[in-house]
Amino acid sequence: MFHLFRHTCNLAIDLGTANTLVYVPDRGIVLNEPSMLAFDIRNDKILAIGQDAKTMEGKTPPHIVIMRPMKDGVIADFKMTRAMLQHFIRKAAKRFRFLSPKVVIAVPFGITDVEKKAVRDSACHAGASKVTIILEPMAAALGAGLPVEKPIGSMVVDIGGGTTDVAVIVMTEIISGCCIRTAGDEMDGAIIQHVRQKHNLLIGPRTAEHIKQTIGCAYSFNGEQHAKIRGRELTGRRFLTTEISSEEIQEALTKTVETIVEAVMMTLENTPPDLADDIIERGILLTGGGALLKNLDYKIKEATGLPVALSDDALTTVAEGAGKALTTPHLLRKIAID
Ligand SMILES: Nc1ncnc2c1ncn2[C@@H]1O[C@H](COP(=O)(O)OP(=O)(O)OP(=O)(O)O)[C@@H](O)[C@H]1O
Repeated sequence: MFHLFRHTCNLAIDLGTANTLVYVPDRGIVLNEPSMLAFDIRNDKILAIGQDAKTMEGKTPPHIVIMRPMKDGVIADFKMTRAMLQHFIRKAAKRFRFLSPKVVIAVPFGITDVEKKAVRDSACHAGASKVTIILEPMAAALGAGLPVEKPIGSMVVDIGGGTTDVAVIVMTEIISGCCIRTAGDEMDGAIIQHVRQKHNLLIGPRTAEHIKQTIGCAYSFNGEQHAKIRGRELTGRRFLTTEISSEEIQEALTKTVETIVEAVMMTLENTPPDLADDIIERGILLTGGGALLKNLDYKIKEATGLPVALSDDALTTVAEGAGKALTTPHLLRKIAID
């Protein structure tokens, strides 16, 4: 009777630089793991992928390297990206005993043709019978329920780990937009830099990300918050604990926030007037994990003078949208990229 449970089913994947999510129709998101690998350079071997690799971050001996193969929104390491994608596809497919799934993959807006081919080949190698590639901002718009097929302009700002994609969409086309390599990772880098310079302390990306998510903000309304941080003295050998304030973090993140705001402003400037009119009326939708930085929506609202809304579940909107595309063939045909 085993064969009764084996059937061809399809998967939608949000291949993000920070997190990879896999969506299965009728089941929802079945896998959500960091886009990370642990690699042993002594014997050229992958030791762990996804969450298992993340738990090792910052805690490995020198010969084990924790890698983000899609750092900065581009495929920095083709071989590792392929291994990671194959692992996630096989993990999701095995869980549900799928045979040769059809796969829809959402990739960053700025992806090159060579990278697209690498993504396609990797998925085929992992057993996919057909691979369709769509762009993350289009998937985000779909996931958030924006009227992408209608002659109504919608604006999406997807702030991930490596990239921020800004797009104005109408009738399933991206009319104007840009992709910048400024997003959550850069915020973490700015925090590391700040703690180094102002507190003479060395902290890792894990600590920086934690600070960003707990007391980080783009604008402060209601008083300062504080957090304790531990790190190694830059000029010395001691491990110290110190306190850091939300105001300091806000200051450290100013440049990153301004760059994101500038990308939004630039896209608005390049948007045809009639579509701009729709956006003035309907506002801007923020999505992606980076959009969860406190009061970033306020900063964008302040700069543009437009209504700004944060999507309901910013970290899963792209995967949900890719899933919607997977289950709506006529729509998928329109938004698929070569
Ligand atoms: N509460 C939070 N506050 C601030 N940042 C957050 C929060 N939660 C998650 N993030 C950040 O969101 C980023 C990951 O977002 P997401 O998973 O949408 O990216 P991704 O899709 O993998 O990346 P990309 O779109 O660049 O391919 C990380 O930088 C993470 O630190």
